[in-house]
Amino acid sequence: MNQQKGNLSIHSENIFPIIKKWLYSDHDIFVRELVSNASDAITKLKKLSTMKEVALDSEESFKIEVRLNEADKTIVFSDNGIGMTDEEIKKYINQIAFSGAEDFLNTYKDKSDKDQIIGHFGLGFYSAFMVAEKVEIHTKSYLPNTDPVLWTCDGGTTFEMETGSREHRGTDITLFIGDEGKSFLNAYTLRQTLDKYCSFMPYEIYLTVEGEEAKEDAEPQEAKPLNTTTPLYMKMPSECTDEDYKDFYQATFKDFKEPLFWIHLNMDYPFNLKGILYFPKLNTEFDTIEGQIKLYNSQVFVADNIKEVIPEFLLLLKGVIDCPDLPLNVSRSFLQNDGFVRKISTYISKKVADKLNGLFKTERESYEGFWEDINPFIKFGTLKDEKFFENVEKSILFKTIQDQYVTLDEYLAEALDKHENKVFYVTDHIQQAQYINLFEAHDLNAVLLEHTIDAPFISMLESKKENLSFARVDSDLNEFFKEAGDAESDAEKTKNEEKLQTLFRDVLENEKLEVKLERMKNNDLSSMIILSEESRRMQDMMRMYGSAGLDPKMFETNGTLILNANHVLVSNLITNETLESSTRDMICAHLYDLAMLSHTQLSPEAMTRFVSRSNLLLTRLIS
Ligand SMILES: Nc1ncnc2c1ncn2[C@@H]1O[C@H](COP(=O)(O)OP(=O)(O)OP(=O)(O)O)[C@@H](O)[C@H]1O
Repeated sequence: MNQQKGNLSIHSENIFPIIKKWLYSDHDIFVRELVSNASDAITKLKKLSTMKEVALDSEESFKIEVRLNEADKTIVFSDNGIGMTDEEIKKYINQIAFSGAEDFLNTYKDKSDKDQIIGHFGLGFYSAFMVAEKVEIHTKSYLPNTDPVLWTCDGGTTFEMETGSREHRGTDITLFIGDEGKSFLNAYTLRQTLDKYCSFMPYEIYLTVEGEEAKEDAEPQEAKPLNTTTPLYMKMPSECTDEDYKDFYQATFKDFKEPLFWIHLNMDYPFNLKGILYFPKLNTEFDTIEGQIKLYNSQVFVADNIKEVIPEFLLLLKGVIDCPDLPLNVSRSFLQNDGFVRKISTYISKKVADKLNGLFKTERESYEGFWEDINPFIKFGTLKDEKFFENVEKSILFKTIQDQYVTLDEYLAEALDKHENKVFYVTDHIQQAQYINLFEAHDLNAVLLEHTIDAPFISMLESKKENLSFARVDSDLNEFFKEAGDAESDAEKTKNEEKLQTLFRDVLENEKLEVKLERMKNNDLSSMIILSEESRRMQDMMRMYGSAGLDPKMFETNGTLILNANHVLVSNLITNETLESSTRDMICAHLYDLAMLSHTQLSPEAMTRFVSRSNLLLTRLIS
């Protein structure tokens, strides 16, 4: 066969159903598309006016009206924009996927910037057929001496066009709603949809409910626009007050808790991006963080929480981001591989880090005040995004057992002589109070790491920082807590230790129990458990991720029981030969339970035994 070249042809009978049914996943998109077209029509007219291509009445107010008539089953989208001539309808409407927006930009490319024109593909108009069984266009062009046009299409592939009756410049698109769209005949639903997509559109939008049912409807006639034409993020940061930011936050997210602080993003080059990111107050009641980042394109809502554009950890924040350079019909698989999108994401993450560093450096006190709310978010960010970690590393705080906030460097500097490169931490300040007391009594510091994110966070820090290690307060018996002894007393201690180990193993019926006898400086503490950091982390991991085929018991160890030789109970166990065996056994079991209580949660059986033994001991005291 000879080599041939040609144009692919499309049969409208086949392609039309695809556009109507599958182009957009959400039915409500037609609202966004038709209001965007109306907005484009006004923008174009205004641009022509600035180019002196058309003279406009300076008094004229530009607006978009959405009129609902439930009885007639119609929704009209009406604008006083540029309008269309019959030639333009033939070109832009009858030819599917021929965009008048693109055409306009090409025609005026030297005189007009791309700003604010939303349309792009030349398909949006046809989304009307997702909900309508018939669509009419009543339009009149701004061009003098042109006739109005009435265009009608009942959803098939034919249309009718005739001279229309519209007197004023602009366009009315009337949708005769079919079964598939009947939910939009409800004023509340329609209003919600307009709110969702159009609340920041650049021209005033009014919703009017007409007809019989309107009187009974809860929605009164709209006297004021339902949108804000210049949302705060479009303004220069220097023009906005704290009150403005707070009001915008409350209105946009319906969250009446004040945000902690915010970041106003305002970038023109190399891409255009505007927005405000808010750090919300944590919902302490449920300890959850529910973020919401709304993505806009030229003031038209695109979607919530698009994690391909916004770094995943930032989705914990609340905010709006407007990026006109992103296509409206964002396909997520497209975004995932897009270098431009990655740049946006890097920019946002950098801005957040800059803000945090700025607050840390210049307003440390308030930054410390925010720390409880923002720390899970920052830690999550450092785990998800290496660059973010490098950027904010120096502004990460740790709360100490003395209720102070220190950086890692500050903590390590203070601890340099006592435990170089080692951070002691507490995961539950109530349960581990015993150990905290010990630390405080010996002038040692530890930090509180009580959130679930802290375990992976410290592992990450250890992997990044050579020699740095974290150890829970009960992972080792610090040398500071012990009294020094001479050789003779050490030999005696070892002998007693063996004796006590045998005794405790017998009483507790635990052949593996490790017992150590120590002369501790603190006489009040009788017993405690220590469990090496590695073993505990292994156990925690097994608990968290399940055993994955391994026997969890493999890693189970109860740690080492430390007995304080300087405590009267322990010294009695060693020296008192006349102690009744049942009393002695009870003391052993109790010393063990008391140590366990400060270290972990007792099992229900162990707790039951502990309580009944306590009662028994108290009863003996009385009798
Ligand atoms: N209300 C209107 N007033 C004037 N022209 C309109 C109006 N609605 C549609 N048009 C014309 O019809 C064209 C096609 O509209 P359509 O919504 O299908 O595509 P688009 O807006 O160009 O791109 P997109 O598919 O991204 O929305 C528009 O570009 C515009 O020229």
